[in-house]
Amino acid sequence: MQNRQEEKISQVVVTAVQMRDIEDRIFAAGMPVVALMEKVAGLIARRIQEIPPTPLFKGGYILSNSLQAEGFRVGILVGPGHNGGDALVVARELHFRGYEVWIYSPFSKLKELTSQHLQYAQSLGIPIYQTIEQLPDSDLLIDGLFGFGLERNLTDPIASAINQLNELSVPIYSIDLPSGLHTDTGEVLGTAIRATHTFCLGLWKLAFFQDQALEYLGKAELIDFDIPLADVEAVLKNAPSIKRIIPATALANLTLPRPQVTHKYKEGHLLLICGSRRYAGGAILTGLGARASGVGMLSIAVPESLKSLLVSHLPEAIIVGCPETETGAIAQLQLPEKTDLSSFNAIACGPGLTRDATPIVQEVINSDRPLILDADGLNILAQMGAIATLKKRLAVTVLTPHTGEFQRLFPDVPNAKHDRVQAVQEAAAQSKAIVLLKGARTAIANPQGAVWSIPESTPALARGGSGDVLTGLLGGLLAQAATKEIPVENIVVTAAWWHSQAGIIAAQERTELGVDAFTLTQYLIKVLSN
Ligand SMILES: NC(=O)C1=CN([C@@H]2O[C@H](COP(=O)(O)OP(=O)(O)OC[C@H]3O[C@@H](n4cnc5c(N)ncnc54)[C@H](O)[C@@H]3O)[C@@H](O)[C@H]2O)[C@@H](O)CC1
Ligand SMILES: [K+]
Repeated sequence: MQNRQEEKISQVVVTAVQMRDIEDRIFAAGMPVVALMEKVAGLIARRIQEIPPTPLFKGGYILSNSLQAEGFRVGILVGPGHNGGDALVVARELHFRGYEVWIYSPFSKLKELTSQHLQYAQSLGIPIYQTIEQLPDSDLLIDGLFGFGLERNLTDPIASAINQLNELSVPIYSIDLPSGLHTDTGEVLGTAIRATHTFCLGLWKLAFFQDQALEYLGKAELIDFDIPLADVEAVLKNAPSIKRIIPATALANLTLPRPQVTHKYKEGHLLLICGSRRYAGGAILTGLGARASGVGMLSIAVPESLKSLLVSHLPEAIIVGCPETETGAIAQLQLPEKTDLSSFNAIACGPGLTRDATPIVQEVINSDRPLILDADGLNILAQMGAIATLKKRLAVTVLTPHTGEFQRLFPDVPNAKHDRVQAVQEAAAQSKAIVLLKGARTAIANPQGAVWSIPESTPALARGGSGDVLTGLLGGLLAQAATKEIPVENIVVTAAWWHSQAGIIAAQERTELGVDAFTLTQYLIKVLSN
């Protein structure tokens, strides 16, 4: 069970500079550097002893039992800074717990504290090697080469040593972050350790939310070492916040429980505009995503020829058949009598439209309704010039691009591949929209510069139609929230988290190959009822 301080700490995301500033405040307040290293590395050593045996480990070792630690070989990789110091404290602790420890220390110049720990390890008789060729076999490697102090590209001989270590079929546990990764962008600086598991120390570093870092991080875990919240707040107070979403935050934005006395229009009316003769299924999936949101009323505008198909899949929805172009796209919106766009609490527009549906996208952009644009809605917006068009909008806009759509929308925003977090932040600031950039770690930004990251997902969701489900779900939540004064960015975060969780649960039950978009819609409610 997390206490409140731990829960708050687990949502904070920092850059290397911010981490250094927070650390400096702790030291300035009187915490000795050496004591902090001892505390942090002690926690890591204990976690390593708790690691349950896995098929990766040598036959049947139970690492939590010190008697059976005997004969278990742990190689400790030591760099020149305090990351190396942490690793040496771990080496010492494991040595005393009965593990067969050796040290790889290739640097001749070490920070003083690190050097002292190395000297003590040597006095204990722990073997120390300087070159990669000398290293004995091991069952586990602990990577303490570089932490957040790495600033420049790695070069030989350490770069080729890392490459060779990656080739060994031995699990690697990285301290703080895999050596070689940039702490903020997650970029590989020359080369990097491919960790099986990473113990992120104290606060989550930005790299953990960058797609390009994921294959190096392995399973990521925060080692909380009781950083005072006051120090975190003091350093972050003037910076735009970057938050890691935890279930409690996501769930708090759902309007549950519903009031006892309510009615369908009080629970939001969503208008979905989607589908074409060519992409009929996208409209169904979007509708099913909206259904799972619990929205009070759902209207779906589709080309006339899709109407009966939609009715058969979504009998509860009002299906609005619209005149269509020769190519089977919606030509114009034809709402029922006495209905206009102001009848809806939110509009979601885009899945399956094709690029022939430009007039309808223009019409909803001109409306004063909260609007979600996705898929072809985004491609059409890109053709119009996203930033100039969106700036004129009178109501909130949410954009949900994947990387390709993002680049078409924001060709002048640099670094979409290099630094997704910064890219989404800039796009939101420039367009005044809330931007959700899809990826293995979906990032959401508001125009004020705040960013939220969804820390868990599954590659099972990398399938056609997954995004349509998200658009429907988000639309339904947004329509419900419109009557309840929940900030729109909170709703976007909740929808993205919910969608990922449904994918995760579905993949656990059905494997990563078993989560087609229709199946995904069937798992959405399970996230809440589990
Ligand atoms: N943040 C905290 O509060 C704590 C941090 N600790 C540890 O301290 C680490 C940060 O320590 P440091 O600031 O000493 O930095 P690192 O240990 O990450 O490494 C920096 C060292 O590497 C050298 N270096 C940088 N780039 C290089 C390159 N390309 N090739 C060769 N050498 C290079 C630097 O000159 C410096 O000596 C954290 O990652 C963590 O492991 C813990 O000991 C305790 C608490
Ligand atoms: K490391």
